[in-house]
Amino acid sequence: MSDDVTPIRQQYLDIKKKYPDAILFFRLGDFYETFDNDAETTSRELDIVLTSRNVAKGMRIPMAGIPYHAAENYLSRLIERGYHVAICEQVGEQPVKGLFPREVTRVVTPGTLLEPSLLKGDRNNYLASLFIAHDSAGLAYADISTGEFAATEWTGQDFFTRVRAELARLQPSEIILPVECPVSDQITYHKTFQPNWRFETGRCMEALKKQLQTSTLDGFGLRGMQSAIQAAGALIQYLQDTQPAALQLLVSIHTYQLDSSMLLDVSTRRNLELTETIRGGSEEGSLLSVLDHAITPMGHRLMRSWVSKPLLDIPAIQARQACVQWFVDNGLIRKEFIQSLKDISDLERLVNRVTAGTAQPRDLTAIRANLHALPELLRILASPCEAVQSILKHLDPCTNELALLDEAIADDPPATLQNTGVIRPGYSSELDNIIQSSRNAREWIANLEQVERERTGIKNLKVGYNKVFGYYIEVTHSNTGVVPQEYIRKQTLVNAERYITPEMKEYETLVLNAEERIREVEGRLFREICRNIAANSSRLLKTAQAISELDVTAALADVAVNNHYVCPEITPEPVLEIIDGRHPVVEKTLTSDRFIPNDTVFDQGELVRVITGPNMSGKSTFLRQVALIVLMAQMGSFVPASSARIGLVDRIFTRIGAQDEIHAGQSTFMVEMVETANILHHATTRSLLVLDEIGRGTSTYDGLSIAWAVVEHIHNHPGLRSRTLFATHYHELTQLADLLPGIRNYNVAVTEVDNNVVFLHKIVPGGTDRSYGIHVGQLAGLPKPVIQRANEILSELEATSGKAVNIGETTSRQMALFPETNPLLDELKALDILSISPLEALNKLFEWKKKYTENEDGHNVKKA
Ligand SMILES: Nc1ncnc2c1ncn2[C@@H]1O[C@H](COP(=O)(O)OP(=O)(O)OP(=O)(O)O)[C@@H](O)[C@H]1O
Repeated sequence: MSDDVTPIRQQYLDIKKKYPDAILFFRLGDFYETFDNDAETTSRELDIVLTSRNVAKGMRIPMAGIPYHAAENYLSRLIERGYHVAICEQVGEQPVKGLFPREVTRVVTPGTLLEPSLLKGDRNNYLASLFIAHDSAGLAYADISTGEFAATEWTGQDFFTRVRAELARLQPSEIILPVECPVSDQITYHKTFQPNWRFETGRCMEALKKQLQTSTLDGFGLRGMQSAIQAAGALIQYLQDTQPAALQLLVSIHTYQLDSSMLLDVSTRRNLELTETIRGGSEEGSLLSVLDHAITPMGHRLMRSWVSKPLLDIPAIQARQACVQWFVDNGLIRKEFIQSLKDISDLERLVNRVTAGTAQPRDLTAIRANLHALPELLRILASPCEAVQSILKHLDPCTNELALLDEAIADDPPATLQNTGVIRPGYSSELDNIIQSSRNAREWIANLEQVERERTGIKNLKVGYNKVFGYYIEVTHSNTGVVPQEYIRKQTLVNAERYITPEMKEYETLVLNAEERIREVEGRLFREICRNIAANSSRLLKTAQAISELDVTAALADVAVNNHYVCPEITPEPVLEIIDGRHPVVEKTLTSDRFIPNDTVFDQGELVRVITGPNMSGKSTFLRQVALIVLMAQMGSFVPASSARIGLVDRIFTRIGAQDEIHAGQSTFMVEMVETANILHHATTRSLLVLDEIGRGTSTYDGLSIAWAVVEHIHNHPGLRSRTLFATHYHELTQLADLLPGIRNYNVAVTEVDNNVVFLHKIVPGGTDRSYGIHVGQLAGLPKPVIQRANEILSELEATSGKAVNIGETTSRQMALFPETNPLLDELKALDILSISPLEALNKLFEWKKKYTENEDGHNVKKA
């Protein structure tokens, strides 16, 4: 330590060394304070005043402070701008105002928040940990505010796709990675690199065993899951460094398989706008916003998790459906139940704060209020169906804990332990005695003036108080001759003398120390009560879980009734039968128009449905709606339709619209192709594919060729043959229905009234050969001359190139498959395109088509 570095400055530098990448804040009283370069950054980014302050023993360095009550806003702004924020604070007793915490007991990073003001109530706050080995990936995650701790491992080739999809589901606030993580540049979440030894197998195994108090990890399903153990072990070690108190929340680990729930990759989550909209990223306008009518914060979190993780287990889906159905059938009970949930707060996080030792007095009164509300919930749900019953059995009234809280905690305690009045009178005789003797002492002092006047006969004797020597007795100079012997002179004023007495000082000490002693005893009792509650936290947490499940199912029932949803039948057979399906979000946004329902009934043998139709007719809406209905069905929700029968879908893949990912260094078309390739590599016969305008991002011929080849591949590849909805403006693709047995054509009906296009939004069988793009341009307000000229050009093009280009019979593969359907075979053979790939063949054909035209007999002849 150099001479000019004070101990406190050295302490600061030592802590800072541990978190070099973070802006380091110290919780000091009612402020989060930050120093040095961190203070300068904070001041610059948040536009707050930078001060130089003498912090403990002359640590003269720049400082910036954020008031505690506004911390959420400020700190989340820093986190949003990519900064890593660490908070050092002292748990339990706060450090003396204006001083550093003597001992830093926790560092809060985005993934390790426990502070209610920094946590979003409606979502989990996950800390994830990823370990990539050469042939597997291990992922662990924990939410220390709820005690959830889980791990998984994937050994398939496509492990990174899987892990990315899982990260997209979890949306962790922070992810810890080894320094040399091979995929770190592809991870967009807040990254914290850990030294590689943190992920070392033996070390991780030991850390986990110690944490779970077990001699073997097999019981937790971790046998042979090396990468998962490494991820989970590193996560535990990270928490040891940052939030050791939170470790006692992670008492168990849940292991799961990534393919135990429906796979939704990153783009599908985004395209279907499950939890946020594509544009703007707000929750409003997402599927979640329509479904999430849960009341409690725990319910909101669970709803988000259900939406993000549709199930693959039919009995589990049916159990959820049965609960929803019961709440649908019992409308009055549902309403009453929903009303009563308004008395329930975030029991899950409250209990965890108690366990972690960060609870404040009002956390205990909130738990008490929740427990008081339970009998009413149980009364309302008196005779439920079996499925509801199986949730209710976990709802424990926790009578002992309630009795303790009733007995011990005051009705309206102060917000923090800094103030007294936390413990109810009568709970502790020790505390009551201190309070009583303090009260007696106050009374004695209050009466002292009268008593002394009578005893001494000095009528103008006064009892006063000042900060220098506390209570005193004041006697004017004319009466000083008669003051009793035990009076000790303390101060001489112009007209009077001030005295103290030993007895008065004793009482004074009682009064002045009482506050401190009360605080001390109350703090001790409070911690004892917390320990008591924490010892039974598992029952409270199970109760919280049961409440959240009931909250979510009641909410889904409410949504189902209000929006006229039905219970879908889920079956293992590969069927897709939706009658009068609607888009759950779009139907809510239509104000004047009614949403036009559409059926989706895949007949036997149908694989790919090619949907053509004008712009703006509702193709994308329809595609998304089918995917959303399937997803809602498998999360246990009812669906917007008049009936639905859905064969279990293992993965939904979507390729919708043109997403710009220039920030990721990829062109729109490249993104489109990457997503399409991903789909073709990972879809299975049980998957649902939603492909909207594949090939749109490139030149017409390339695009059409790719679209054509993609449909063929899905149809013909034995590992695929997935049910597919394929919307396209390439009307040529409708010819595929004549060539491949599993392809059907549908189009969106329009009608023309007085030369104006009217969209009927109805999906009907058959293809179409018109796009009405110019009409849409007109609707959008393109200037009249532009519209006129476009119509002229269109007529010219139609006249010169004839009808839609007929390419149906062109590819070598189709010719191999359906040689008899190929009238052009001889001519194509002459052109020698049978020996080349389908795409090349298509390109050649287009060149050829430019030179040839159909004559009156339907033969192709060279153009003049
Ligand atoms: N079934 C429906 N009932 C009523 N309105 C609908 C329906 N489907 C779509 N719409 C309305 O039509 C608008 C356009 O729909 P959508 O974007 O799905 O068309 P599209 O055919 O995919 O268009 P484009 O080909 O230009 O991308 C929607 O925003 C919605 O307001």
